[in-house]
Amino acid sequence: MSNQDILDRLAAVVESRKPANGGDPEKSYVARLLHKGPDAFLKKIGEEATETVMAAKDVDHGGDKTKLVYEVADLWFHSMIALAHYGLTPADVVNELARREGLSGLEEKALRKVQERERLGE
Ligand SMILES: N=c1c2ncn([C@@H]3O[C@H](COP(=O)(O)OP(=O)(O)OP(=O)(O)O)[C@@H](O)[C@H]3O)c2ncn1[C@@H]1O[C@H](COP(=O)(O)O)[C@@H](O)[C@H]1O
Repeated sequence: MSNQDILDRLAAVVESRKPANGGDPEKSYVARLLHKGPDAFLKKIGEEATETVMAAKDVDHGGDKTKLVYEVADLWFHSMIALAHYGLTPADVVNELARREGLSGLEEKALRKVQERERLGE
């Protein structure tokens, strides 16, 4: 099995853990979070984002880069639970990144400001 497909495979597992699909909170971490509802997994996303920042700052001070990989994996994983809850898939995110491909963040920001000024009739 290729690692390329892991997001899709994981998304399928997360989907199977939804209460409507018989996910058992006693046996599955994902089912437990989905059963508890948005506050539970959104809180985890906040925690993992903070831990990602802390791990990156540790790398700046000579720390282990592996820790940063672990924290980003936790962040992606918990974000996938949120995506599934809201009826979205990793493909939606990948497609959005593909849509943005080649469009500089600076150009996009400038374009957004022009559009905002037009909207306000300036
Ligand atoms: N990729 C993951 C994965 N990454 C992280 N985690 C869990 O996410 C939690 C991360 O929380 P923390 O690091 O804050 O650790 P903690 O103190 O144990 O967490 P809390 O008690 O605060 O919830 C840990 O319990 C990890 O085991 C994951 N749990 C599951 N998966 C995948 O999801 C699949 C389904 O899992 P189950 O639903 O549990 O069968 C698994 O087969 C894996 O592929």
